[in-house]
Amino acid sequence: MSDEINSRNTEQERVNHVIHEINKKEEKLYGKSSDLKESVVDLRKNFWEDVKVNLDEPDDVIETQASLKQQAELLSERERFHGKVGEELKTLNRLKGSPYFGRIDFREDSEKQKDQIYIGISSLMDSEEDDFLVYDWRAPISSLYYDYPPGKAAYETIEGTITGEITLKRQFIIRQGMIKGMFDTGVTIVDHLLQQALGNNASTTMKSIVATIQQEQNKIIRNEKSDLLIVQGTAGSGKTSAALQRIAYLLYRYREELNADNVVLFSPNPLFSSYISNVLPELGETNVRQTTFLDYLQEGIGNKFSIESPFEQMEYVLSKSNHEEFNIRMKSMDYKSSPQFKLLIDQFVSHLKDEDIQFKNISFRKQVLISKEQIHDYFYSLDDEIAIPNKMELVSKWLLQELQYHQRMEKDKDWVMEQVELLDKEAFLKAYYKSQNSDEESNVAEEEEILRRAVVKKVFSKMKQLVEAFEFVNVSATYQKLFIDWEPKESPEHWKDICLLTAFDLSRKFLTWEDAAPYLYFQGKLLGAHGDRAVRHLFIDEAQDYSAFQFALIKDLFPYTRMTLLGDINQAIYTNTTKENPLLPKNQNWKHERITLTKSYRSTKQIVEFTKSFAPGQEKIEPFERDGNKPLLVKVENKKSMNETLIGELDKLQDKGYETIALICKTLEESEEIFNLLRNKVSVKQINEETYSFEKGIVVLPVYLAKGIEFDGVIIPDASKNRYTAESDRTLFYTACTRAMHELVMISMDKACMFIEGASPETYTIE
Ligand SMILES: Nc1ncnc2c1ncn2[C@@H]1O[C@H](COP(=O)(O)OP(=O)(O)OP(=O)(O)O)[C@@H](O)[C@H]1O
Repeated sequence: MSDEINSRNTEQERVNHVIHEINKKEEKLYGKSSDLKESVVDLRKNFWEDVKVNLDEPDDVIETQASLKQQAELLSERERFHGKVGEELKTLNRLKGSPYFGRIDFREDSEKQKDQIYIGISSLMDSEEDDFLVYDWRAPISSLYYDYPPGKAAYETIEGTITGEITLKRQFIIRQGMIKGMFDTGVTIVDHLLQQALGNNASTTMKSIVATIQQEQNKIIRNEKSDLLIVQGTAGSGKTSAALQRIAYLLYRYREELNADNVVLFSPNPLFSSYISNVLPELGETNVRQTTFLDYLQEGIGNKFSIESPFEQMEYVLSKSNHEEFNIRMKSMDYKSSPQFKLLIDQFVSHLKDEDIQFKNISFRKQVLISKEQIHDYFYSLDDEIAIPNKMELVSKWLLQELQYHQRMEKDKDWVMEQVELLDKEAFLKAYYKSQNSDEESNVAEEEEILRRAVVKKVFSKMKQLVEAFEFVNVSATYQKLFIDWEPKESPEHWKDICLLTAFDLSRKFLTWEDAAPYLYFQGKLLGAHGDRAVRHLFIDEAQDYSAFQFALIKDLFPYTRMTLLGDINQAIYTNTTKENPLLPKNQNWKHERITLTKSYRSTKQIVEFTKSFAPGQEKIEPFERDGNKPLLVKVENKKSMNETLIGELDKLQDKGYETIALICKTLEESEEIFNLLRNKVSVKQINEETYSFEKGIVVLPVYLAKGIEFDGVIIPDASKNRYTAESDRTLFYTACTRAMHELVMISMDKACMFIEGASPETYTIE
């Protein structure tokens, strides 16, 4: 028997042994779990029997409460324990089919013997709980596997650096308990597992990459020191993957103090959120709080406005250049994305210390109880030294006292007894019992008095809540003042026109995307910013799409939060985001650590060579060695043959066995056209802003919704010069092309766009 077969047999025996251990553990846990389940069911069933309920005397009530509490605690402890056992069972189940993917033999410098370290998605001890059969990929020692080829190696532990030598590095593909592939890595590393993983068809949800994390990516994943980690990575270099594995790593490393609620991830759109939602559960972790920046702003601003989404803004930029106000809107976008606008707002806020804050009347039953003028006067009578949000606190306190007075005054009015049905049964009972004196007449009077008090209290409590939430401040009208009456010391360029446009939008309760972050910032200056203190780690994916203003706001909102920004400046498709973007090395005002990823894993070498030749920036881009066809440009004469070609190319890609095929358009308008053209001819789905997940098959979508996602085959249905007309379309076209894993087809009528024309002719085929 050859050595190879011999060692494969030995490894298979070990796999069998590990699976046997897993089965044993599972059996034990099942026993425990069903005992616990029974006890939980029993406890629930007999809950009231075991509680001594007696409400006769106040002491009895207290005793009953204590007994209830004790019973509930017991139940929730059992339930928690049952849940924990359930989690352990799930982990064992995950390990069962494929217990590990890697092995290293490591000899510490201070030891004679080498240890065999098997690495999988979770750790597993032997039945005596003495030795690790499998090490979690996040354990300190596992970093050896990702960071070094065989030879001298080191890893960090809490006690310090451990040095030694890796004598063997082995990769496994294990499916249903059987070794399907086994590769030893020599000094020249050929990552067989990675080759295999990347050659597969794309899937509709992202997969974890723990078996094949690359050294550079590992630096991002295990980075513990930086408060601000900036990752500039080329398209398909694994930024999102690294971000998700980093979250899983942090949740493991700091499991005592960090939980999923302390981590927030800003993602580009809801489709992307669902695309990545499987990764953390696949790694045995709970999903963290995922939101888009739009939703985050919306939550802070409330429903006073209809807020434009970044996609609507982009559609506007791409397709409304014939609008009368287009040029001014572009200027407005430009200015409002800059930190200069933040300074202007600060200037305006200083002015508001003296005058111009707008308030709302506090009215009740169509009568003004406290007028906005009274509130205004009270606010401006307060000491100048007090900051505006603190003054608002004082105003709120004063208003609550005033409301208390009005509450008392209202109590005896006629309307009160008409509203008595608002009260619940409990309030009636309370009124009845409390009013039980000796004679009947005074009983009735007292009961009414109690009910009256209860009604006004209830009605006023809503108003009080609004006052506590500073609803007496008219933030939107005050923001409007910035654009209507106020004169800045030095007016920015085109200020008058910007003001007219903004005031018009605000008056129709419409907040443009460029105004959304400034508005929340402004609101914070008036009412106090309530950043989320519970957030310990913030991840911003597609960070190239945030303006300088938006970054500044995020910094203000999360002053003590560690941040990881990931993006690719080549894919900056929104206007005004690149000027001061922290992803650019020249814009580094903040203390940070920067990691650059240059290798592109998603696309074949041929696609990367092509897209690289018109990539907008100067960043280095290296392809991963995976071969495929060169991108194809099909030139057609007219619209009719363009449509026929599109259907023909779709057929060809499907015949090749590709499962996810995207027709990526420049705008939503174009994608609607293409969808209508195809809907009766082929099975196709359209993706829009409201799409939350997608299935295998053919999809048509605008490029900005394809961000972060990938497909087996991509067709650009119209790559003509007339579609991608300007230099500003370069990032859009680059982003669209880099979504392809295996095949890229572009169709053009007349001349192809300048990006294709400018690419080296040997990087693509023309048909
Ligand atoms: N180490 C790895 N092992 C296996 N697959 C990897 C690895 N790194 C990246 N990939 C794969 O490459 C593809 C691109 O990864 P990912 O989406 O994380 O890149 P990205 O940098 O966020 O891309 P983009 O900026 O273009 O959206 C995915 O299919 C991912 O699974």
